[in-house]
Amino acid sequence: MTEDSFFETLEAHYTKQLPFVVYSRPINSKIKCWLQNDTVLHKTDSFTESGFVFSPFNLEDKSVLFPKEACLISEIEIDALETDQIDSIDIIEDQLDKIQHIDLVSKGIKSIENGDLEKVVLSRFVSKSLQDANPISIFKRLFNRYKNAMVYCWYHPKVGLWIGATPELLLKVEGKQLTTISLAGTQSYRRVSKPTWTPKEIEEQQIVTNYIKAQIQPYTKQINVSEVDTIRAGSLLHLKTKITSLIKDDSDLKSILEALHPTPAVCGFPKANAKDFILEKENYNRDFYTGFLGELNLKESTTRNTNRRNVENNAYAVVKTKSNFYVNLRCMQLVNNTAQIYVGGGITKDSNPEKEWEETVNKTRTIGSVLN
Ligand SMILES: C=C(O[C@@H]1C=C(C(=O)O)C=C[C@H]1O)C(=O)O
Repeated sequence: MTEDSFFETLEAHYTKQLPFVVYSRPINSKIKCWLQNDTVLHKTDSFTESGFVFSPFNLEDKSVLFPKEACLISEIEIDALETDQIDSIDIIEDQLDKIQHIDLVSKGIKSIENGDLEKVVLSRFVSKSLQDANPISIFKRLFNRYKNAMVYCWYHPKVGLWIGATPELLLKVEGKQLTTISLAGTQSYRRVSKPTWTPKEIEEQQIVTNYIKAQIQPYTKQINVSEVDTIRAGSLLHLKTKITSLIKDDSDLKSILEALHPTPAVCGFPKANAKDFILEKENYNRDFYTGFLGELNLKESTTRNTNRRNVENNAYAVVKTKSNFYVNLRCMQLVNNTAQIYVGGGITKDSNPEKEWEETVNKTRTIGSVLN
């Protein structure tokens, strides 16, 4: 399939207001598209089906599923897409938003000082009216700009339209192999080879790593934790640790998802207290922001040869069930011609409310830089 026919089919599908997702996973040049052939709103809370999942922050609300059998799936491989040049303008921050966010962060710090919490991730949204509100054009610009991210555009007429470029893997399952990452701590990218991190950032990321290890422990064995590394996500840097393990035979995906999500990277620690604080104090509904999205239980077969000299007799196919979910960050919802951009940051006892505000401003640039 050519780039033109791939995107023409997608545009035609969107014009008919039918559900779709178009996405590219990190570090590859493949773009996949799922077109659901009717407007039925399928939901799941068992995570046993095969399809594409779009899950909210609050898993008490069900996840939206594009079932594999209801979709036409196509794929192209390409390094860069043709896009129109745009003059992206900086998002002008509202002073009232600033006062409110600083107040929210201050309340979070107080709760931590009182001993109710160790970490809480607090967020807000910014509205920006757009001149060019074509979601597929925005997706193309994001794809060209963010190679280390899961870049996506997701639409269902009964739910809405979401676009994002997230650097954060929630989990990947290949057969019995589970991979997850702990991502937290943020600073601007300044072209230095060895950036330094403050104790506040090191601590907030360590909270995430410890949590992930403890949460997957009952369901997996042989847990491996990498060294802490710095990764770049557009104009930002984060601390990252990779965690791998093997899923026990009697464990299922739903239990692992519920154990992990929402991690302290997007919610806080302890989880229940942090979630209550967010639902009560943030003053808006996160909806799908800090939820997760991705491929659910896709069967992939690879052919292996046990003996190179006798290929025909020894070739056998290994079928593996694969899932991969990304945390819905650096994202926005498109409502009519307005982008609602969602941004947040982790608060610990050492947080400075003014700096936390600036961190959210910096995070709006990931999406903001491809809007006009
Ligand atoms: C909550 C967000 O990002 C999360 C919070 C981070 C932090 O507090 O430093 C870093 C990466 C993400 O885990 C967001 O981008 O909105």
